[in-house]
Amino acid sequence: VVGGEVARPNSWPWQISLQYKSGSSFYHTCGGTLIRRGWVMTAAHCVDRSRTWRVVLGDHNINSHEGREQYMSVSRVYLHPNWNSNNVAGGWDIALLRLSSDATLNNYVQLGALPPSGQVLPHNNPCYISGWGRTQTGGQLSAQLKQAYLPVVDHKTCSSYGWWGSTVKNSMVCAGGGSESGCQGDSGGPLNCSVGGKWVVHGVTSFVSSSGCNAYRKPTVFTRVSAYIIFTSWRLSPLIGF
Ligand SMILES: CC(C)C[C@H](NC(=O)C(F)(F)F)C(=O)N[N@@+](C)(CC(=O)Nc1ccc(C(C)C)cc1)Cc1ccccc1
Repeated sequence: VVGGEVARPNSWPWQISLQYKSGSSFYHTCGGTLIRRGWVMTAAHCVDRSRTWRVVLGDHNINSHEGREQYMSVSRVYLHPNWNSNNVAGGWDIALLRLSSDATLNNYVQLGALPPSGQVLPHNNPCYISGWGRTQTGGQLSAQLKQAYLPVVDHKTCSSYGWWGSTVKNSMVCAGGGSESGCQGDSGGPLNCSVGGKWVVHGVTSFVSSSGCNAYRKPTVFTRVSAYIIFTSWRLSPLIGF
């Protein structure tokens, strides 16, 4: 996250750190959202190569053990069947991770709320991105979870000339576009939007401009979660189609 501030610890209790094993250590590579006790939503581009993954819940400083963390291994990765890693512009940048055991919900670990099927937020709807991604283009990851205020940029604006143009599809949501943005390492994490006084996870962090994370008129682009929700009623799994 470029700009913004360090989040109050565990103030986004559905935010997870997705880490891969290298040697005997694990390294943060992406964010994600806990959507069921046994399920995490993240970006397909985060998990489209086979690695040994783990999900850390209840984290704040990813470089220190604070005692609130839950370390979960991943039993299966479900990439969206239409995801094409050679065509990020096509969208479908969404994946589900089945955890090997259920998370314990508490003050530090909660489920993220998902939007109703098809909901599109208005221009300037208040949202925050959260993540441990780089704090500057080409910079380092943040040790502590950060957040930045990124209001929604509607599709009409985001897909216009000088902005992202036709690269941005209707299955995506743009937010920010000023001096604050997501950056590498925030991928897969939530765009937390205030809707009716509640926080709803409306986006999965997907991409930023290669010319700079907070490039002018290149808002951070998110997979629009409501485009992948088929049923609004909680009884039926909201993310069918995987
Ligand atoms: C792996 C790519 C597909 C997505 C990756 N996403 C992120 O870093 C995210 F923002 F989600 F945290 C990204 O933007 N990677 N970059 C490598 C940029 C990039 O590849 N962006 C991009 C933008 C558009 C497209 C398609 C839609 C045309 C593909 C990639 C980060 C970057 C930014 C500034 C300087 C250096 C590196």
